[in-house]
Amino acid sequence: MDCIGARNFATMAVFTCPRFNSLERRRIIPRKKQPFWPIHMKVKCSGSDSCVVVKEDFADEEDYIKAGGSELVFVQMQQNKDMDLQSKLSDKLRQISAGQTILDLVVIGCGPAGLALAAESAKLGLNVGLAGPDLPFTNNYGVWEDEFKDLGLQACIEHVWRDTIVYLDDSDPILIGRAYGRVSRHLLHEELLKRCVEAGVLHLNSKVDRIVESTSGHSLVECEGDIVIPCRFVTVASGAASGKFLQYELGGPRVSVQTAYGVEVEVDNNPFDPSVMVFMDYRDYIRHDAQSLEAKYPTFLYAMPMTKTRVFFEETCLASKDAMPFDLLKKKLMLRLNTLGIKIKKIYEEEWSYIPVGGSLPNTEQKTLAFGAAASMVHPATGYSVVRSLSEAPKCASVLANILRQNHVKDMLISSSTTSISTQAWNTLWPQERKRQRSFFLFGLALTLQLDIEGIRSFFRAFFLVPKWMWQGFLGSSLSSADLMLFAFYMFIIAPNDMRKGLIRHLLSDPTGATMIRTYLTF
Ligand SMILES: CC(C)=CCC/C(C)=C/C=C/C(C)=C/C=C/C(C)=C/C=C/C=C(C)/C=C/C=C(C)/C=C/C=C(\C)CCC=C(C)C
Repeated sequence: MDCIGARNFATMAVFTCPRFNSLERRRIIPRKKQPFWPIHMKVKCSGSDSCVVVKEDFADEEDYIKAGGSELVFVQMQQNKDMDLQSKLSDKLRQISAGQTILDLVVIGCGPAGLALAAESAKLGLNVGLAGPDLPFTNNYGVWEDEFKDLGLQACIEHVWRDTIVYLDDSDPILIGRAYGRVSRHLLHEELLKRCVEAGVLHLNSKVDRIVESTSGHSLVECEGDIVIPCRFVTVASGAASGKFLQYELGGPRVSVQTAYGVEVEVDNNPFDPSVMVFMDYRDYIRHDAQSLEAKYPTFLYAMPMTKTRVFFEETCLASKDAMPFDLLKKKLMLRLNTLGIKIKKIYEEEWSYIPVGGSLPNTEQKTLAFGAAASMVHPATGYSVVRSLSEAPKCASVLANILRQNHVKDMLISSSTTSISTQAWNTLWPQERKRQRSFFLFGLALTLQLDIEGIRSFFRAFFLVPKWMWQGFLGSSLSSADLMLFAFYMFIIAPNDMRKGLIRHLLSDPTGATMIRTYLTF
């Protein structure tokens, strides 16, 4: 192998990333010649959690960049690792850099879905690279406490409410009898990073431009700055806006949008009990003044009272065909708080949330795989996704690991076999059973889109009256397609007459009804 690195440079590059206590190495890549370039380095560890990498024997880095080479910042994630693990990782990195081994999997995207999938895949022994800018998580995630506990992530919940409440109108509120938690986005980020570090995931802190296929059957992930990463398999987990890397099925339902505007504030006169989380509050707040607004965009209040005086309020539009303008959401929230007599004394933070829901599935014939929101894993009828991505990561990783092991003719994959690898992976991610469930959720989404505020109230009254395991399963995407049919019949039986008529009309006239029936009949 042509060892350009050894003959050219004498430079030393030491970068430590304080946030992850990780280590960054600079490398120069001659793009045309060899994406993974041999690196000559010494690793000096001055304790279990800090390391220094020194590149030696190199001549002129600047000249090399001018001559068409570029700069790669490769992060070997590292947090309080023991020396043994450290040296194993360094060996692995050295082999990859020397072109003696190729990455099995590159995951694009450093959000919860990407980090979880990368960590789980590396745990199973795959050589995993994670590509994408590493940014802090920005969303405030809310979760059912039991679901997050089951994922072993209870320590990332910063606040738990022993119960959850739904207000539909001024009559009796519905106490749900399920604890709800607010996830600390910082703790979740740290925990997922830790899992990546312990599993030996390598991180490339660079924006990905495109994915191309090499003639040898490998995928080439082209990143900003002329960096190219060859790998056996690529999975895109960079959120709903991953369209440039993926193709989606044509002719699917239109994407709708869930929008929300939230503020965490210090207040006077908070009427909400700090031990109960307000999941949905659809009560009237401006009475007759804004009928037209309510008719066009029914919204609800989602409130997390942290203490008697500190509360996170979020005005949420569950779904609309066109995104509800944020200034309108903000205006509605302020009017609502005003009507409730709540006085804001201080604003800690504001949040604008825009979540595409529904839409088409990715085209499962494509070679590149997707995960998380990029793979349409957002629940179409609720907008929730983080628990599903985190809970499906181990399964998806184990499928990838099995498939790659079975097809393991390392570095000699031919295009056809890689295509069949991705077909197998796609079939696991979106088997017909999952497609049936999704068709039901899309039918439900289309149904809620056309309800006015009164329709929404009686719809959710019926929804929370079905047996607990059913509505919990519906929200957590854990009901089978047969269970979903049972749930539909249950709702039908509970529903008042006018809602029953509406359900049947929707089933017979809305295109999502026909699609659902067709999908249910496909085996
Ligand atoms: C930041 C972030 C991440 C976020 C923020 C935002 C927020 C705050 C959000 C929130 C959300 C929420 C709360 C949500 C919730 C949701 C829900 C609850 C939902 C639900 C839904 C439901 C549904 C859709 C249902 C459906 C049902 C159906 C479809 C039924 C049907 C039935 C039928 C058809 C009948 C049949 C019968 C015969 C034929 C006889």
